[in-house]
Amino acid sequence: MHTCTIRESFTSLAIIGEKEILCFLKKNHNSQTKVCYRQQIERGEHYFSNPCLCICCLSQTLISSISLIHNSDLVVSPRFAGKISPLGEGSKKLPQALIIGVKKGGTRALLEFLRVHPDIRAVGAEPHFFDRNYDYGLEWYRDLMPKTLEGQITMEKTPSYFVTREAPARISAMSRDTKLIVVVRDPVTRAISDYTQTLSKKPDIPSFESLTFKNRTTGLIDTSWSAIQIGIYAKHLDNWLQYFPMDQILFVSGERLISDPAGELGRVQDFLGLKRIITDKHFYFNQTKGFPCLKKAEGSSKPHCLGKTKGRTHPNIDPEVVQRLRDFYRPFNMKFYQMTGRFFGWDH
Ligand SMILES: Nc1ncnc2c1ncn2[C@@H]1O[C@H](COP(=O)(O)OS(=O)(=O)O)[C@@H](OP(=O)(O)O)[C@H]1O
Repeated sequence: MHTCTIRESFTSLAIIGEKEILCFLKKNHNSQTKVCYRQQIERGEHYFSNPCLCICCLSQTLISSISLIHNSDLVVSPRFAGKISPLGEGSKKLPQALIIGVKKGGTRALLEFLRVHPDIRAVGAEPHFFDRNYDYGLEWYRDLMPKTLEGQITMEKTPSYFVTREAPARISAMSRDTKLIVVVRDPVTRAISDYTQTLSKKPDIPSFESLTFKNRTTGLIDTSWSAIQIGIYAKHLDNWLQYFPMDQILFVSGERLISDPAGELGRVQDFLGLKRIITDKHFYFNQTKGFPCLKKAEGSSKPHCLGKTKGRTHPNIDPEVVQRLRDFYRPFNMKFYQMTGRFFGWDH
């Protein structure tokens, strides 16, 4: 943390990729000197509540891409995005492939693993363009992208796209050829993972068990609770199939991404039309973390595991409630296996 001078008044939050420096500008600031928060963050993760952007901290050499806004009272400043001229060769292109979901499916792991591939360039943070930031327009969106050379694929991941009604039409309007990737995970564990994340930010929320039911006595599940709603994959997929053919959507198993990352990455590379460069040689299983990690992260020679927010310990949930949820999801899962032609094995 250090002090510096703000030259302009912005109400925004920006994540700078690659070197992973996050700076904010204080809303309604009235002094010329502000504190600048500099922090190493996990790629794309940004749990900051103190809005103070310090533009003078942004050394040009550290800037490669700017993305994102999460906090509802903060908005991306298009003025800011336009001011940054990223270094490097090539030109910024709209993404040709997107990881559209699902929340807590393993989307960060997939993107971090894919970034190892020399023909993939990806935005670190989640741009939320096709849900929250669509009004900024495609030029704003393109400006968030890293520069790419001929033959390289531009990507981003925003897991909420999968459950956003408007997203398929909007993505199709950008390009009907966009390749879509969905990391899916057992909807019951996904829901618990989702709840665990909310709990880590708001420890006072009701129990998982009480949020699950509209009425615990009748056993009626509250399908309006987003943690439950997101896992009805067949229903969301229907919406995508109105705009995209099935062969333009790849489903990655969140479970296999953990048990056999190289196998799933092989399928993804094939789907993207890339040479299979990411193989089992790139991974090792980190016993402490309990997950596969990269032997070398992109642009580094050091081993890299995902951060503390990935692979959280889940609270124990009443087994009866878990069973009730399994029963609830079973028909939707069956439909989803049928639609995708892949058996994910969640009900076994
Ligand atoms: N290699 C590796 N390392 C760490 N974590 C891994 C990995 N592969 C998959 N996962 C699982 O990813 C889950 C988080 O999913 P997402 O990254 O999609 O979450 S988010 O929607 O972006 O918040 C996260 O969920 P939780 O275990 O509930 O924290 C992990 O189980």
